[in-house]
Amino acid sequence: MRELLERHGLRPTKSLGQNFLIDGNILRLIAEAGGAGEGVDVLEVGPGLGVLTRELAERGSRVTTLEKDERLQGVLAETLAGLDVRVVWGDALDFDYASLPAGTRVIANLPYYISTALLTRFMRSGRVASATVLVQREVAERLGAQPGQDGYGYLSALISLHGKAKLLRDVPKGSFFPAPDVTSSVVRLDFTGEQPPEGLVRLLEQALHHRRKTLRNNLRMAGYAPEVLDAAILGAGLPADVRAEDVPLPAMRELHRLLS
Ligand SMILES: C[S@@+](CC[C@H](N)C(=O)[O-])C[C@H]1O[C@@H](n2cnc3c(N)ncnc32)[C@H](O)[C@@H]1O
Repeated sequence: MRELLERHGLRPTKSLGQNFLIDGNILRLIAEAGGAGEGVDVLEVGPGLGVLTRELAERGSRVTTLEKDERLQGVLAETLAGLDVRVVWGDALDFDYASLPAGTRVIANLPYYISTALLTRFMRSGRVASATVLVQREVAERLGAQPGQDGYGYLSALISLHGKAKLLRDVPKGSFFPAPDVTSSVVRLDFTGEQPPEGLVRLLEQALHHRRKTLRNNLRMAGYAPEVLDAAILGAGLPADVRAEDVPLPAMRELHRLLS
């Protein structure tokens, strides 16, 4: 990898989250766990030098990969030569995920500074069947958290509405070049493909926006009238001073119904 970087006159850019995977075992584990294989549509975000991309394509997947850093054009032309890979140059936050084939599997070592924004886009596209990704361990813990547990918040609730998360394993800093500041984890998210009602998603965002506040305060700040809100909280069987991150999803659904 160092030789590749040197030959192409490249240096990893920290602000783009460029921590390249140098552990072949982890690379194969992600490809395997993500379901890469013959005829599978795979989306990767951030090919970097193309090592994971190549692993995915060599397993027979049809790979689309999104890369923002155009300095990597030369190196990717070399590492991906002859493989069935479509590289889309640009910001992954601007990509139209609804244009993906239904059942697409995301397999990626995500740029950490936008990992939660990307995960939200994947699940809300309705086109992504699963996402097997490397993220910061702290994000991985939030993905699988249940109400009342540390780390439970809007992202955890959104995952529960769309499917489920499974933490596969931690990955030490030394598996990357350069080593990142934090430990990483491989997580697999499986999505049902069903889209929850928009109003429920908005309610969760409003309710879980400020952590450690009461549900009532958060929803008051979002503009609900106090008397309507108090009646709905009572009607959903919740204590008046319940904290938003302690409320189970069925009660949130009931609250949404009562407020609609
Ligand atoms: C953690 S590195 C992963 C590189 C490679 N897949 C690997 O595992 O070694 C993240 C990659 O995402 C790219 N990237 C960063 N921000 C991006 C963005 N907004 N849109 C698309 N790609 C981005 C970086 O340039 C880098 O190639």
